[in-house]
Amino acid sequence: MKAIGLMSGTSLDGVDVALIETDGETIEAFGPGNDFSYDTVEGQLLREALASAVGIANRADRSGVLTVAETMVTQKHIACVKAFASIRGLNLSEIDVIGFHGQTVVHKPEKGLTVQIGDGRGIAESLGVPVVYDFRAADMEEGGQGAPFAPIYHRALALRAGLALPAVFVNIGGISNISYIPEGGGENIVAFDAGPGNCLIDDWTLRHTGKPYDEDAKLALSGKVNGDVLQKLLHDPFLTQPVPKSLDRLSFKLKEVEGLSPADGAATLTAFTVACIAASRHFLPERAKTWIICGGGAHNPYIMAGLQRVLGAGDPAPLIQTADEAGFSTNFMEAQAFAFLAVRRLKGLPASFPKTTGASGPVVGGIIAEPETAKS
Ligand SMILES: Nc1ncnc2c1ncn2[C@@H]1O[C@H](COP(=O)(O)OP(=O)(O)OP(=O)(O)O)[C@@H](O)[C@H]1O
Ligand SMILES: CC(=O)N[C@H]1[C@@H]2OC[C@@H](O2)[C@@H](O)[C@@H]1O[C@H](C)C(=O)O
Repeated sequence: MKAIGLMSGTSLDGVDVALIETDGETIEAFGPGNDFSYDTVEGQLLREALASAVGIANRADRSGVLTVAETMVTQKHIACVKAFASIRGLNLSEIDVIGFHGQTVVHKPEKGLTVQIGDGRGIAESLGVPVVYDFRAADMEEGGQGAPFAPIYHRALALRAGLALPAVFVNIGGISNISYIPEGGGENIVAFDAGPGNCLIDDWTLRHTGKPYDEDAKLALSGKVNGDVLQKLLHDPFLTQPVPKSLDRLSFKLKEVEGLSPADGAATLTAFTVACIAASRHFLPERAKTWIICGGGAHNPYIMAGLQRVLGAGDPAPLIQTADEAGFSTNFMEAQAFAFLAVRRLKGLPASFPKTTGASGPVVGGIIAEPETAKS
């Protein structure tokens, strides 16, 4: 099947659109990908939506700016798919399904609450293509964390490429998440969120420079890590909590770095991101032979150098590559994952498993919206 995946992640930077061909178990072909940034007004609305969602207890609650933000997210995704089809010369009638993640505005697994805003049914009607959406809720109903969901796709990538196993995929978006693919490539994948990825670095950089992120780690590379502050950050109880586990965009705060210079704060927060990924090794059954790094953090030279240093030790040294270097996609892997998951949903195949989210059994997640009339 030809499937489009749409991801609007915790970095709040934009919508990733990617096409793959898949039967939901193996990947037949990788298609193109494009990213479409949120403009300043849209980005600010999403930040306000996160603030509006902090106190909600019910997933249908659209308090504060949530209704306006949801309409913006829906319209933005429709426009992104149309632009993608136009840029790539695709006719949407060729597309079998769209996997629409939506924008997470609140994620509280301890309360069984996860909310991704965006109208999947409206997108299906507008584009004339079946849409699978609201992937995470069913997993939570089965006692799972509702995240991460990319691991079953990471496994398909590892098997397709014949990676030396065990292999670990690290997605460094707003939050970092880990997928461990065991030797033999069975379904016994171990997965969890590792800690903040870029979210704290982005918040700090925005506050001190007005820019949305620390491009090429220029600010961090001009500063020094404050060891005491880093130790305090590493005492966060999340880091020793057993797996599977998952995070909200607002789980970690800048409190510990307040008072540092902009450069030292950026260096310390970037070192913290690296240290959280390094600490995640304690939860893995065996030492990995391969590490694949994806998501925007793979473009951060400070993070990549740190990961090479801490993960690359030992004899034989593991192979540490960005997803692009491994022949995958650093920027579009998560959007591809939701295309893959949409096809799995159509086929009744599970998206999450007891060891990836803590659900009581494999869970088939996502709601299918069929358009009333297919458009050409
Ligand atoms: N050249 C670069 N230098 C430093 N950081 C970068 C660079 N390019 C991207 N990033 C970081 O990557 C982030 C975007 O990452 P990505 O698109 O993977 O996030 P996301 O999909 O929103 O997150 P998630 O996987 O948590 O849902 C940016 O906010 C920025 O912090
Ligand atoms: C609730 C939610 O949106 N979680 C995201 C977030 O962003 C990264 C990390 O936290 C991961 O758990 C998840 O996204 C990826 C794509 C996933 O589900 O695999």
